[in-house]
Amino acid sequence: MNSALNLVNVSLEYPDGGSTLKALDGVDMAVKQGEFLSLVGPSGSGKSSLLAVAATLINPTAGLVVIDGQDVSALKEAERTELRRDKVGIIFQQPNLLPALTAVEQLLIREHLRGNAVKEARRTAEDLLDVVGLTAAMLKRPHQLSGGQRQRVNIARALMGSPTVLLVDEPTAALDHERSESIVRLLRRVTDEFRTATVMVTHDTEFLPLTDAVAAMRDGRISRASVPSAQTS
Ligand SMILES: Nc1ncnc2c1ncn2[C@@H]1O[C@H](COP(=O)(O)OP(=O)(O)OP(=O)(O)O)[C@@H](O)[C@H]1O
Repeated sequence: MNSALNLVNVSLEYPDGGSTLKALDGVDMAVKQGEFLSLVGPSGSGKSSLLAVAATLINPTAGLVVIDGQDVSALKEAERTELRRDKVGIIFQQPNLLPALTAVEQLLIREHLRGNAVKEARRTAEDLLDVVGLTAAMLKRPHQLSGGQRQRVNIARALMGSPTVLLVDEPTAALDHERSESIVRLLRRVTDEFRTATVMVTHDTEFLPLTDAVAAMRDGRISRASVPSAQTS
């Protein structure tokens, strides 16, 4: 297993009245460093469940989740939290930025909470905001940023811990076409630059050619499909 993220025969069941609902049904998925995988499928097919399991936020009912060679199921709760913090970057649809903080401060919350020295981290944060094209907006607060800029802060924040795995849930859902495309192009670039294993849930099929591979979900099962046309990064 030389993939950064490996799901092996993963199933996830939710209680559903007297019976159970199988949100994931024997899912196998492997994503290498520097690979950008898009995950598509109809509503209710299991995409968010898969991201939550890959993010170690939910334990699968069966199967293995392996991140950077570590079998997550073998870890205690505290170790799993640590692994998530060190190896997994999560980008949700809504940036969830704190209204009172500037862009650069959004990236430093964790350091503040952990009582770490912020000076070094601040340099990293500024570099990352530069990578996502927000050099001029570092001291702005969320209400002074556009939706696309807020999503860029969200992406930079997810990269703060140098994650191995980057999990992205519909990053363009709240954006217009032009901004959506630039966000997916940015995710392509950071995947290349930071060598993350990136999984992006998306409904925007037109951006699939910017990714390396497409996985399609249906009724909790997954299949790899080919990318619609040549890669254009
Ligand atoms: N916490 C939960 N408890 C019970 N059932 C759940 C829970 N979360 C999801 N489900 C069910 O699991 C199945 C998969 O849901 P999931 O949210 O993973 O799908 P999805 O593909 O992400 O859908 P969407 O595109 O609408 O976000 C659905 O049938 C859903 O109703």
